[in-house]
Amino acid sequence: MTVNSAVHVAVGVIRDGNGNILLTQRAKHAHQGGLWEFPGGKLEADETVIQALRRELREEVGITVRTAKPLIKINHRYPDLQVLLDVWQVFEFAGAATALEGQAMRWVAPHRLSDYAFPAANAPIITASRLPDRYAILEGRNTKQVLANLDRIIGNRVDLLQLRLKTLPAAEISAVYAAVLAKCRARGIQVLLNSDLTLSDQAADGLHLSSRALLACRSRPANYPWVAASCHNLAELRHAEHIGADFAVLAPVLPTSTHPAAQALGWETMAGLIAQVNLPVFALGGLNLDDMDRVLHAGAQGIAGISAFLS
Ligand SMILES: Nc1nc2c([nH]c(=O)n2[C@H]2C[C@H](O)[C@@H](COP(=O)(O)OP(=O)(O)OP(=O)(O)O)O2)c(=O)[nH]1
Ligand SMILES: [Mg+2]
Repeated sequence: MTVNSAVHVAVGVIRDGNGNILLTQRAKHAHQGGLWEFPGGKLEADETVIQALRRELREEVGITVRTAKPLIKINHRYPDLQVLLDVWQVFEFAGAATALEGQAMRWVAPHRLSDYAFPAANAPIITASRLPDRYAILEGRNTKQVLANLDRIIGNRVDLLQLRLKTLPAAEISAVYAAVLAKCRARGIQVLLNSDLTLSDQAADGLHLSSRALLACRSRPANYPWVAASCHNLAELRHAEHIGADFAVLAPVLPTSTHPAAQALGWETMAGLIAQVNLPVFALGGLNLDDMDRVLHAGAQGIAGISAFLS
């Protein structure tokens, strides 16, 4: 079966006011029966994805979609069926969710999603639904600047960041790390450590692999809640997917002053690359928060950046 014959499915990751996500259980005799799913269903002829999403969510759980944004697209081949899951996050809706087809239904906290059995295609959707749309890279030329940058990042409501510190003098790194971690822990911000950082303490929330470190990995580094990777091309994205990284950062999307020699991918190439992997991918390079909608519609998880979160 070719990709062109994939069944196109509109899927909704629906959030309530507390950030819980709506799950329903597939009918016993349906394809992938008995497993839990995000509500949704197949596009009908001449329907757009968003039209199908609205119709399916009305039919299955009785809600009217008000605001929805693309989250991730998954191409998955089951032994008996190839699917393209077109997943949207629904942030606002009217009506109270009701199981209109007699299916079991639950609101579940994102960190409890792994307690449920889903179809095999769903693993990256679950990861994407647990990730924010902003991933800050923390840098600075001295301790004072790193901590000032952290304050600005916090002001931009970021809750996931990578500590890179490539430009910080080595002697200042461990003290800065301790200060950043304390501040982030107090605010529920998760911190990933860049693989080039040498620190004796590794108490952070994850590891961010440079593209060189990524290519040296044969499997996912063990014992990290999050594993992320820097990528610049399809081979690196595929390798990140292959080792089971949770997400990738693809760069540079637009020209940047920090990397003037690097050839920018541009919007179309970026979208084309992201479409070829089942992995949440943040777009990095020359972007700012005003670009968010365009970034999401290009298939990305959101924006990664150094300066994007400093204004
Ligand atoms: N809705 C939904 N479908 C999923 C998920 N994961 C996954 O692999 N699928 C697959 C299972 C099915 O093969 C296909 C979705 O079809 P569906 O059974 O929901 O379609 P539908 O609502 O239009 O149902 P029907 O009219 O065919 O009864 O996508 C998921 O999280 N949600
Ligand atoms: Mg359905």
